[in-house]
Amino acid sequence: MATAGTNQRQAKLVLLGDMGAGKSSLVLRFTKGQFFDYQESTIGAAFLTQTLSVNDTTIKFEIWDTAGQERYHSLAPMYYRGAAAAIIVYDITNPDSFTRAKKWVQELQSQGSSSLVMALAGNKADLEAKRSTKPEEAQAYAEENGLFFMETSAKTSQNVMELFYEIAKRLPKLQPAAQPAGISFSERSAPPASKSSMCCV
Ligand SMILES: Nc1nc2c(ncn2[C@@H]2O[C@H](COP(=O)(O)OP(=O)(O)OP(=O)(O)O)[C@@H](O)[C@H]2O)c(=O)[nH]1
Repeated sequence: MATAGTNQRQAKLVLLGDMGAGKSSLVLRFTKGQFFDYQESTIGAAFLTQTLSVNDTTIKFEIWDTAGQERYHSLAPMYYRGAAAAIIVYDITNPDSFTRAKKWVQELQSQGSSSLVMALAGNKADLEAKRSTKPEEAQAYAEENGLFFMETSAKTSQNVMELFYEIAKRLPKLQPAAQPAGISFSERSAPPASKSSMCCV
C-alpha cells in the first residue's frame, strides 16, 4: 500500500517536444493510468497534477503539458519559466522529433533555470520495428548536455513511472506545497517497468 511522505513539496514540471511525440499520452499514463490510440493534439497547454512519494517526501507535480505544434512555440516560455523540471519528449520512430528535442534542450539551456532537472524521453519504445533513433545516440547526447535519458512507452507504460520517479529523486529542495496531496506513490511501491500502478485515495 502506498504511503504519503511526511514532508509535502510541490514542483512545476513542463513537457516539451514535437507534435505527436506523445507528451499528453505520457502525462495521461502517469496521472490517470490511461492511454488512447487517438489522442487529440493539445491546444495551447494542459495542466494536471499528480503526487508521488520519495522516501519521506511527497512531491506534488504541477504538470504543464504544452502543445507541440510550431504555432504555439512562442507560448512555451510561460510554461518553462520557474519550472523545477522539464521532460523533453521525442518519438523514437521520427528523426525530426529528435532534432526538435535537441532544439528544446538548447532553448532551455539558454533561457531556463540553471537548476532545472531535465529529462530526455524517447517515447513510443513499443514501436521498435519503426525505430529511427538509436538509444545509444540519445544517451550520448543526454550525457553531453546534462540530461538523464530514458526510453518510454505511454502505450505499454514502459518506464513512465520510472521517469517521473527519477525526476522526483533529482529535485533540489523545494517550497512546501500549499495544499496536502491527494494521491501518492511510495518508493517501495514503484512498479516494474512494464506495469502501470495508479492508485487513488
Ligand atoms: N505506439 C505508441 N503510440 C503512442 C505513444 N504515445 C503516444 N502515442 C500516440 O501518438 C499520437 C500522439 O500522441 P500525443 O500524446 O497526442 O502527442 P503530443 O506530443 O501530446 O502531441 P501534441 O499535443 O500535438 O503536441 C497519439 O495517437 C497517441 O496515441 C506510445 O508510447 N506508443
